[in-house]
Amino acid sequence: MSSLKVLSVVSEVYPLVKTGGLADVAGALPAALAPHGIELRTVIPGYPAVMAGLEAGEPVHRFDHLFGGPAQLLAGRAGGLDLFVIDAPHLFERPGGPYVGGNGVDWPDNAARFAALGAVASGLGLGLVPGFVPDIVHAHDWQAGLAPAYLHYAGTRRPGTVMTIHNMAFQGQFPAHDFPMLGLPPHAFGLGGVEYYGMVGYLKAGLQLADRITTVSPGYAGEILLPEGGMGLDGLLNARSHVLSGILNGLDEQAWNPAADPLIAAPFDAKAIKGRAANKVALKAAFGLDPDPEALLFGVVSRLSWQKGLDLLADSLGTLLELGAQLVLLGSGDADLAGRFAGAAQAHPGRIGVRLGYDEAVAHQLQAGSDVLIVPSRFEPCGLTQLSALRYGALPLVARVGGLADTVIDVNEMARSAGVGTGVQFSPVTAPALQLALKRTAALWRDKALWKKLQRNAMTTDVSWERAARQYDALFRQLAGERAA
Ligand SMILES: Nc1ncnc2c1ncn2[C@@H]1O[C@H](COP(=O)(O)OP(=O)(O)O[C@H]2O[C@H](CO)[C@@H](O)[C@H](O)[C@H]2O)[C@@H](O)[C@H]1O
Repeated sequence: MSSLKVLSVVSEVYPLVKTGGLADVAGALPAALAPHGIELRTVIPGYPAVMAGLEAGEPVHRFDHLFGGPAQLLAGRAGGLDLFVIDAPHLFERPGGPYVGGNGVDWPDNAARFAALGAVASGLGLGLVPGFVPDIVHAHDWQAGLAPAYLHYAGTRRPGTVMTIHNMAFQGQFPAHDFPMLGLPPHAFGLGGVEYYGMVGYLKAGLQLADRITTVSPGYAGEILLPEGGMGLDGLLNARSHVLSGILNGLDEQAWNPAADPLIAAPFDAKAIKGRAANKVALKAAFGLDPDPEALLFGVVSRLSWQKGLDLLADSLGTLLELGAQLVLLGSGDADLAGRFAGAAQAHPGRIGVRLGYDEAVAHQLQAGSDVLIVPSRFEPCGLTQLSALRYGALPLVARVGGLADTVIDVNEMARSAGVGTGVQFSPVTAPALQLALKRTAALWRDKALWKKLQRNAMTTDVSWERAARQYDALFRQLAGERAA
């Protein structure tokens, strides 16, 4: 097995900075790919949390002017990862999130901040640091979308480029007057380049100019070729469908291991599911719910956004309560939705418990203690919470879209006779269809022997990174071979 160098270009990485599943995937890929002889390093902006976590960061390059100020590139380790960190205080040293300020509004200079990420990644691709010249530059989401563009227009020998879509809803579009700042040749501002409906499109640029495009499930790779799923980019994606593929995400099985999870009340595994019960008791107590162990406990761990379809659940709480069930929700995001759930918890104490905010420990406790995890997304490139739910024996109840459809086996009649179901799917993604699914799930819950079987199926599903790692390895090597030839 020959070794291959891959530079991962990303705007968040677990455990240093995380706003969503992107960070989980970027954080898991290096270890998943290492057994394949892939040496992966990640280039990331030097936000305060990254700078604070960096161990023995060595300056490896100085920039006199990096999009408005001096900067340096540091090489070092943090959170178990090999990193290149862009130490550019004028762009990244500020309180708030990686994309938005404390007021929830996008940083006004995001065009420059993530152009810097793309430009530095391109520099690394072209040999800026002689000790690590990548064979492949792997760009994640719009924030990294300019990396393939800079490499494409460099007009010199360059590594292969892969653009991975984790979320099409965010495309990184900026006014045309930002184009000159990018330092790309004038002809790059065109249909075949970075231009997108008269603006600069960072994701569009990556999709247009990368050698390969991937997304995080085969199902979603199909859906984005359709007008409803493509969010304006389906034309481009159809034209490039010969280089598009879907590689299903895995789960970080170390961070999510019910047999040895320090964050939950009691350990358990597929052979000793009984141990789960103590987690349900603890979860209900923490959320102030009635202790009745027979009441079916639904759970949600999610960003509160249109994508995640939780308004459909808010519209279905009457059904959930009529079924005698309970709900625990952990979520952060949209204020209206948060208000609806907080109001429901107030109106139905003991039946509905809500925690607003981002809380890693509660996320684990909720996976370990809920009977069912609801994921009613309108679209879902892959989804990670249903993978944790499978591993923790909370049966996923999911919308039949994207990666949710690819990872949960609906307990229909044939799945039941074959003994292979792991959860419940519903379609179309509407409140009435969700309500039917809640009822169907409650009927399954009454059959204790079946439920136990489904839990065992869920918990023994292969949610590891191994399959994905083999597929990324094959893709990277094929592309590297092409570039070399
Ligand atoms: N309030 C909260 N408190 C604590 N933890 C919380 C939380 N809300 C969410 N999380 C955690 O954040 C992650 C969410 O990941 P997902 O993949 O489900 O969705 P996301 O839309 O962020 O990711 C996008 O990128 C990923 C990665 O490719 C795709 O799987 C996905 O479909 C795509 O939309 C999980 O690790 C979850 O536990």
